[in-house]
Amino acid sequence: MDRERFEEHLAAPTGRGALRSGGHDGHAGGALCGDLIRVSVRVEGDRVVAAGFDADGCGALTAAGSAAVMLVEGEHIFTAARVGTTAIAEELGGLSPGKLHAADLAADALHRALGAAAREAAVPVDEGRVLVAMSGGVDSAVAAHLLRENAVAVTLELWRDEENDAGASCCSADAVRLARMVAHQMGLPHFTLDLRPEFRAGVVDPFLAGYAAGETPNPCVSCNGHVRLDEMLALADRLGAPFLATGHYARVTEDGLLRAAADPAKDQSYMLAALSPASIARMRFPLAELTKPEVRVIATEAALPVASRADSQDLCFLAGTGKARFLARHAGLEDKPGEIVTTTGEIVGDHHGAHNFTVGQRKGLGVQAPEPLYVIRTEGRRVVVGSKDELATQRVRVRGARLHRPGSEVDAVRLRYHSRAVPCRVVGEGRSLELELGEPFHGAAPGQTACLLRGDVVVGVGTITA
Ligand SMILES: Nc1ncnc2c1ncn2[C@@H]1O[C@H](COP(=O)(O)OP(=O)(O)OP(=O)(O)O)[C@@H](O)[C@H]1O
Repeated sequence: MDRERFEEHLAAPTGRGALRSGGHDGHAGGALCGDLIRVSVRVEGDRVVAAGFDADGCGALTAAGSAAVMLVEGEHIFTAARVGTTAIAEELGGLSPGKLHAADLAADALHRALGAAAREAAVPVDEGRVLVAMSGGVDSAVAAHLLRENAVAVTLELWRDEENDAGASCCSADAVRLARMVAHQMGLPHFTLDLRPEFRAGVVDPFLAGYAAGETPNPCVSCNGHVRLDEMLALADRLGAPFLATGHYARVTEDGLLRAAADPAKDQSYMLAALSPASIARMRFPLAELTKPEVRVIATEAALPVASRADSQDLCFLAGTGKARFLARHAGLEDKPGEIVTTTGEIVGDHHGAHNFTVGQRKGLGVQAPEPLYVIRTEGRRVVVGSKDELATQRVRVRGARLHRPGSEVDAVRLRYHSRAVPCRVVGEGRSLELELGEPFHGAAPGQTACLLRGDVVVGVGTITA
C-alpha cells in the first residue's frame, strides 16, 4: 500500500461538498456499517461534466470518495462507468482488505449516481454497440464475453427487501456488485439502473394481487415484457446502442419472431413471450445456439469468476424468503385455514391458506388417498382436489391476448414454463380467445401465461383465465 496517494486524498479531498444539487445522487452504506457516502455526477451529452461527494465515516471513505470523483470528472461517461472498486483502490495506492469496503461503498454510490444520470445522457449512436444485461450469473457473463468487442453492460437493481436482502438473487445489491466486477474485468463500462419503483409497481404488486385473487401469476413474463426490457431498451437509446443482449436461451426468426432455443432443456422463449415484435427486433441472444454445458466451458476458458455459479432457481424477489412468508408480509395474505374437499364435496383434509395452492399441484396436500390427488381449483377458502382425469381440460380461455400472426396460424400452446407444447386451435379473435386443445392438458392454472405457437415459433401470448 502506497500511503502517499491515500494521505493526499485525505488531506485535500477532490470534490468534497461539491455538487450538492444539480446532479444525480447515489448513496451507499448505512446504519449497519456506520459508513455513509453520497456521490453526485452531472452528465451532459456523453460526458461527466461535474462530480462531488460527501462522506460520513472513516477516513478511508473520504479518500475513496475523493478518488472516485477524481477518476470520473471531465471523462466520457463510458470511462467513468469503467471505474469500480479496483480503480478506486489503485488510485489510493492500494488498500488493505479492511479498507477495501470503503472503495466498495464509493463505487456503489458512484454507480447509482451514474446509472441515474445515464437515463438522461445522449451518447452518439454506434451501429455496432450492444447493451448487455448482466445479472451477476454465468449466462449473461458469457453473453457479455461473446460481445465484448463493442459492449456496454447494465445491471438492474430490482428489489431490496429490508428484512431479507435477497442476497443470493439476481435482484440484489450483491449481485449488482458481482456483475460490475465481471464487466470491469472484461474492460466494459458498467451501469446500474435502479428500477425498484418500476419493479414494485409493474411486477411485485400485480403478483401479490394475482395471489390475492386466487390466481397463479407469472411475474417473470410481465417483468420481461413490460418492465426490464423496456427500461433497458430506453437506456440503450441513451447510450447510443441500437441493440440489447441478454443471456436468455432463445432464438429469433428471420421474420422477427421469437423461437425456441437450440437447447430445448434451457429454452426460455416462454419467459420472453410478452415481448413485442418491435422489442424483439432490437434483441440479441448470444446463447441462442448453445447448451448450458457449452456456456460453462466458455466461462471457464475465459476465467470468468462466475463460471461455476449456480443457476437461479426461484423468483428473484423470493430468494431466501419463500412464497408463503412473502405473501404474508407484503400482501397481508396471512394463513386462513380452510377445508380440502373432493369434487363431490367430501372433506378430505384441511390447510392453512388457499393461496398456498396452485391448480395442478400434487405435492404438499397432506391428504392420504388411494390414488394421487391434484388441486383442481380453489373456491374462496376451499381447495378442491381430484384425480388426474378430473384435472384434464381441453378448452382453455385466455385474456389479454396479443397475436403477432393470424390466429389460424397457431397450432400449439404452452400453458406452463416447464410443460411441453400441446396441439391447439384458436377460437375467436381479439383480446379474449378460447383455445381448443388437441389433447387433454393437466393443470391449466389461471394467471399463468399461454404462449401461442406455430411449431416452435412464438406467435402470440395471453393469460389463462378461470
Ligand atoms: N438484475 C438483472 N440485471 C440485468 N439483467 C438481468 C437481470 N436479471 C436478469 N437479467 C438478464 O436476463 C437474463 C435471464 O435472466 P434469468 O433470471 O432467467 O437468469 P439466468 O437464466 O439464470 O441467467 P444468468 O445466468 O445470466 O443469471 C440474464 O441472462 C440477463 O441477461
